[in-house]
Amino acid sequence: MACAFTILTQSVSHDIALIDSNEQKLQGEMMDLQHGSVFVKSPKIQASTDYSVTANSRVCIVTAGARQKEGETRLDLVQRNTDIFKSIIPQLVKYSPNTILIIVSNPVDILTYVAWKISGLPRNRVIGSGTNLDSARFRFLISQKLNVAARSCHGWIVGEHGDTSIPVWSSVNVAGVRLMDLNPDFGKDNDKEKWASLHKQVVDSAYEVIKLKGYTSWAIGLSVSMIVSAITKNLNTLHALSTLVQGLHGVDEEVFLSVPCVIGENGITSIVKQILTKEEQEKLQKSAKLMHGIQADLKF
Ligand SMILES: NC(=O)C1=CN([C@@H]2O[C@H](COP(=O)(O)OP(=O)(O)OC[C@H]3O[C@@H](n4cnc5c(N)ncnc54)[C@H](O)[C@@H]3O)[C@@H](O)[C@H]2O)C=CC1
Ligand SMILES: CC(=O)C(=O)O
Repeated sequence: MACAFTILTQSVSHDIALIDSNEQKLQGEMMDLQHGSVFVKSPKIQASTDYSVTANSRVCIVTAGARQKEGETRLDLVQRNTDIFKSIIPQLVKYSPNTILIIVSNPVDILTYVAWKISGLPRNRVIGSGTNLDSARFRFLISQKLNVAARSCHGWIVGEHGDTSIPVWSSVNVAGVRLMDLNPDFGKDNDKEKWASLHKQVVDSAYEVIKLKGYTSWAIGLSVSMIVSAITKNLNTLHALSTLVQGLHGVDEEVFLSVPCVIGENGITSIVKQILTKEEQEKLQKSAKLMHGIQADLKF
């Protein structure tokens, strides 16, 4: 609902269709959104448990499924949500064969792989929301430390959306000034300025918000709306998105992880190969092995 609300209020699309297996909740959410129609530009808001309502969608956003309870990791959800994807993905593709799928449900990297396999769509049209959110959280935390707006603080988190995500310390800059050039210990354990704790806070973010309010919503809604806008407006902007990374940075496995991707009307059209340190590459390869091991046990 946070994705839908943001997409409507930011005028990214005025035509949305909601699907859920819980018919009562779905009707309630649809009516609540429709009642706000005079405050947004001529929206068309439909909802149904029947997937025909989604026919010819340019983008399908998948957020269905179980969410973490306090103390659960994203990876704990994998088989439950894979089972749900087995019924959802074929229906979406049946009614919108030219669509671009954006996967948000967790664990997002593995479920993007599952959606890619089940859908039969080309890799450029199956995209995980990935670490676009982690990177946004990182930039917010940098902004708090420097007292500079988050949009003017640049930095990338790549890899798994989750516990093994990787901050690319060399990419952190303000106005092109790399913080690493000012502080040789930047991001390291012995750093007196303790920048590494920001990455720990990013990893802990979802756990903390879930502990406080039960789920996370607004930031992922904003993140997804930006991704959709890049597609519908053919922006060719760069975002940290989950995509097939086999062959990149020494990753051998057929897995999805986040790297900087150029995204427009055809989905992901290219990947920017960052200059990663040996240690960062090894962390990415380790995440890939973790994803691959879990995928091997999945039934779908
Ligand atoms: N990638 C990311 O950054 C984020 C991912 N998430 C993930 O998104 C997922 C949803 O989270 P919430 O919206 O908080 O959960 P929620 O419980 O509010 O919503 C999930 C919805 O999925 C529906 N659903 C379940 N099975 C279905 C099926 N077979 N067909 C259609 N609908 C079905 C449920 O009825 C429910 O309305 C979780 O896996 C969560 O971990 C949430 C926030 C951020
Ligand atoms: C729930 C989740 O994946 C997040 O907010 O990061």
